[in-house]
Amino acid sequence: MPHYELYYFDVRALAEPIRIIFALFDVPYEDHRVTNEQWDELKNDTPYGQLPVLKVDGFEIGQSSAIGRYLARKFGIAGQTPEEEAQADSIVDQYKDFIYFFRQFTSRTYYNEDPAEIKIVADTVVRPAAENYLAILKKVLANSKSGFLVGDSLTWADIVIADNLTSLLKNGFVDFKEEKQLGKFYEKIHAIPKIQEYVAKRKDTVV
Ligand SMILES: N[C@@H](CCC(=O)N[C@@H](CS)C(=O)NCC(=O)O)C(=O)O
Repeated sequence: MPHYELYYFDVRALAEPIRIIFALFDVPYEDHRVTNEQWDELKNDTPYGQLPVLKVDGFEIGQSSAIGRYLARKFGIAGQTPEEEAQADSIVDQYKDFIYFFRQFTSRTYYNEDPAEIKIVADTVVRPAAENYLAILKKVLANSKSGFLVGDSLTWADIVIADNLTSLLKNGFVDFKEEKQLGKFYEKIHAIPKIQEYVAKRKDTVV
């Protein structure tokens, strides 16, 4: 088994799908939660000056989607065919488009910026983007016979989307009483025993 080391800040955000994949397949790894002080030292030694970074026996990978896709391929949840892989990738790309907007809220929250300004960003930037993004997810789920986003089994896209729904839920950008289909999907992914076990024990954060 390779030696895996994950470097990220002490939040779920971009690294959590990677942590969930490791939990799902019982893969041991070192979960380095980098402090802001440590980051000043580390930044220039990372491939792209950002986190997350995954080290695999010394081999380094930057970019959260590349890491997720790499592990998904290794552990068999990238998609059953090249077409399913492309579908899973495209859903993750759609999520990346959305978090461009969501992060304008989360980064201000992380750095404790003015609550009035955070509210303006939430209402004028995140809510319209979330409406568009959630409509896309609902359309994908409406076309799914299995309840998974792609094909008839779990892919890494389900993990990425379900974990981001946790963040949307915690920050009031989705309400499963209104969005029943999304709630059903969320429950389905979180009912997978290894994921349920991990989520019950993990260090929880608002994003
Ligand atoms: N596209 C990159 C974005 C990575 C990113 O924005 N990382 C942020 C934390 S969420 C970071 O490293 N910020 C510190 C910095 O830029 O100095 C990915 O998906 O991994």
